[in-house]
Amino acid sequence: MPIIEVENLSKTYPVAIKEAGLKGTLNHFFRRQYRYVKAVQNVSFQIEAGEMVGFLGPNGAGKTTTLKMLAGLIHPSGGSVSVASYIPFRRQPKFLQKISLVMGQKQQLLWDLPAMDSLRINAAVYKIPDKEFKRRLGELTELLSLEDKLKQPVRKLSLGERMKAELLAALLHQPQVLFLDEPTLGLDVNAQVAVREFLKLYNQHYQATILLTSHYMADITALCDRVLIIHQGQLMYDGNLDKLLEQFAPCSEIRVEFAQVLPPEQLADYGEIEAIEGRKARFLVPREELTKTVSRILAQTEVVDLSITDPPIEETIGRLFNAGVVEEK
Ligand SMILES: Nc1ncnc2c1ncn2[C@@H]1O[C@H](COP(=O)(O)OP(=O)(O)OP(=O)(O)O)[C@@H](O)[C@H]1O
Repeated sequence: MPIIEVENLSKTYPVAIKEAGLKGTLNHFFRRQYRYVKAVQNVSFQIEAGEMVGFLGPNGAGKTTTLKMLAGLIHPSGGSVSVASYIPFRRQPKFLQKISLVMGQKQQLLWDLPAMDSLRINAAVYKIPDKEFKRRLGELTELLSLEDKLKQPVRKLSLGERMKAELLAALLHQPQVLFLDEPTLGLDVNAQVAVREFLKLYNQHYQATILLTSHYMADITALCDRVLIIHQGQLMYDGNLDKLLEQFAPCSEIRVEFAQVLPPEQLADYGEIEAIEGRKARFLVPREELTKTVSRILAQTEVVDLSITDPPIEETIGRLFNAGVVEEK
């Protein structure tokens, strides 16, 4: 049975319209008018226990709103949602024991106090016995390489250390389901890798279910086989990331540095030319012809250097948005 079940989930936010000036202010008080933002529209998906799923979409697509509904922070306008067999917006204590929501741009640790103090508060809130608290703390501190960092005020930690301490605080009660909204936001490359590695270990170690949003595609490719893609509140894709790339990135790019300048007519024979700069050229070649084309180039020309790259995933996803609704269930 899936641990997360979402069916026709929708959220519409009413936004009060306020015009400028005194008349606008008076109208705002006495005849308030609203416009309605359809942030999430009829979204349905299921996630099995232990899965790690990427949740992608451009700014304002509805990712955070969906996560907030899954975590029970906001009430859906329509549809149904169940997480670990609980209805999230009822916020039952047993449900709260099973989940955690971490938002990269918000923090729960108290700024002027050492993280350890906030961790003790969390332990009390979640009624974790002292011995168990120490055991979990030791385990997570080691996994996150946070030794020596928990006793200094949070404001003195680097951004990466703070994010790791936030994760520790969010995981102390050993949630089965983790909702992560941009957990690597603003971190440098090393810290991003550290957080990613930790999430992978945590998922394997505790069989936790993780739904993760990130604008860094490297997070998604490193962690998630499956992605959900949302655009303008609607689910456009639910399936394997590799299949998505095959479908929407049918070409790979070959970059070649030849020993001498070759005529464009000869180069055009190898693929769609993207650019020619002296002895260097870039071509787009359909994936299924890649091996054949590379062999031909190597057999027919003298090559100094050759490399093959896939187009950036962001570009591929942009193509998906232009193509319209695609589903792979
Ligand atoms: N409290 C709110 N009141 C009114 N509108 C809101 C509210 N929260 C979000 N919205 C609107 O709902 C839509 C979806 O927002 P949401 O924050 O869920 O998107 P997102 O995919 O998380 O975006 P981002 O990647 O920028 O964080 C946006 O149009 C946003 O302006």
